[in-house]
Amino acid sequence: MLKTEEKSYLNFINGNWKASDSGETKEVLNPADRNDVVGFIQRSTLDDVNEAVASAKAAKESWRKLSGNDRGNYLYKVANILESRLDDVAETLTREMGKTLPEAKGETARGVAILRYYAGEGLREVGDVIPSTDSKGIMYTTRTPLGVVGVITPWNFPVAIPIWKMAPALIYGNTVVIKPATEAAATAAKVIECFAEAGLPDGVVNMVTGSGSVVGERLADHPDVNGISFTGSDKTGKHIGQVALARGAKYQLEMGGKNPVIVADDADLDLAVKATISGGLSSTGQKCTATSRVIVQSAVYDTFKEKLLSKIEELTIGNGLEDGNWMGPSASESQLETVLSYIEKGKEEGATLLTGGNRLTDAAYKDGNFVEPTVFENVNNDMTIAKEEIFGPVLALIKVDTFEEAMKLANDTEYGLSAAVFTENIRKMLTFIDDIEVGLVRVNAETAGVELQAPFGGMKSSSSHSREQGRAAIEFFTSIKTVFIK
Ligand SMILES: NC(=O)C1=CN([C@@H]2O[C@H](COP(=O)(O)OP(=O)(O)OC[C@H]3O[C@@H](n4cnc5c(N)ncnc54)[C@H](OP(=O)(O)O)[C@@H]3O)[C@@H](O)[C@H]2O)C=CC1
Ligand SMILES: O=C(O)CCC(=O)C(=O)O
Repeated sequence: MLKTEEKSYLNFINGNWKASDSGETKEVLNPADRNDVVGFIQRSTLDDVNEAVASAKAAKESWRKLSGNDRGNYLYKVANILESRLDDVAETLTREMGKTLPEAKGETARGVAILRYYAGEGLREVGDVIPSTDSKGIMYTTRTPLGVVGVITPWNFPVAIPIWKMAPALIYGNTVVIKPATEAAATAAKVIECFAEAGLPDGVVNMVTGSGSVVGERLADHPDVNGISFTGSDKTGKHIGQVALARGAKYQLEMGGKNPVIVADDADLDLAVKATISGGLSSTGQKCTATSRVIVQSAVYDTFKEKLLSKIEELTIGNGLEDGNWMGPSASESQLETVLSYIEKGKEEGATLLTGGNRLTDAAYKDGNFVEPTVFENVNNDMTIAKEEIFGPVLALIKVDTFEEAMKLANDTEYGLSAAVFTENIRKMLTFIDDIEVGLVRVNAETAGVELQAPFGGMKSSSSHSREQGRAAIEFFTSIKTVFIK
């Protein structure tokens, strides 16, 4: 088995690696094997955050004044360093939060690609020339960075999400303080090591680890943090939004999903099954874009169900570092408990359990947070498992007679992140594209898996209605200045 070394990870403040003022660390355990200590991270204090923000504030003017090309060159260097360490970063990722090594390598490669995309952004246009009503006037827009940006990230994509927030923040001229999720802070620290070694000026990138309620909260309410970009739960996101709003800071929230797949009566069922499994169960269902509701027309329901269950039988579960395992553990004991409690709720509320539903406890699994891939049927939209984000490998099958009914149920949710339809019928595709209330509309493709050059974000309670990634990121990380010259 591959094994990365156990180590203590420090905070990164003003160009230096340093221990927290608290003198305390937190042990990070492998969710596939609790006897395996991945490392130790700092339990930081308010003073650590204040110091990091002060260093980001001190660095912001000179960073802003660099050309986009110069900032881009730093990002190219970070990308090259991360690429050269891809295996080590990916192994740490798998060991720390459990996703399989191929998934972790894919995510790290995606991080490299995101860095290169935003490095190139340093040479792209930033504004528009707008005709003035004054024939002697010149009017145009330009953009200015927010200043210091606080980045608060979750554990499910500990390489890609920090990078897809930090890279645009930096290229558009902001300085950054990141607080990664405790469950994945060692991986995040390895990413920050790449920024450190690329030689960015001191204070431009800072990382402080520790609990959300101390470090994250201070970042959200610190008067010198000009913008906050967050991904995580609905509850924490809305709280951070309110804290930022109360002091007039800009904020961007990416939160949960309850993403539906519609399988129409003319769908390619093999494709729909493959995409439902990949979208719903890969990464152990721990994606905000994961498929969780599978709405199937009655004409193809039985065939679809049979094919789905037979493919799920073939899935291999185990330590993601070992070859051949398709699905790893839940990322933490508490996440596993959450998933199991939703499964119990499903049973109590009258859904029929078709497969799975249990924690795995045999020898190979007993020291990890493993749960079986789980499928329910006879689910209706009033049940908790059809309403709340589970963040585990749990699918809810919902049978409907008509496509219209499927559309109605798909939209009957407080979330609006991603949705997929499987159909060969152009009219159904167009109805879906037009009427589905989500930010990511997928036709004959799984709900998860976004492309870095395209806007990413949701409607309703899934986001604060802004978009991340692609060129859309410029909208959050800059303010427009409208210039008139005469
Ligand atoms: N949309 C998505 O991609 C994600 C959704 N989730 C959903 O959230 C559920 C719970 O997961 P959880 O990890 O607790 O998610 P959280 O939203 O609590 O955590 C996300 C980030 O926010 C931080 N945080 C927590 N509380 C605060 C606070 N008061 N102020 C500022 N920052 C804070 C966390 O820190 P720390 O945890 O280190 O203390 C972490 O860095 C999951 O079951 C899933 O449903 C979770 C992760 C990602
Ligand atoms: O589906 C993806 O690739 C991205 C998912 C994501 O952003 C998330 O789970 O937070």
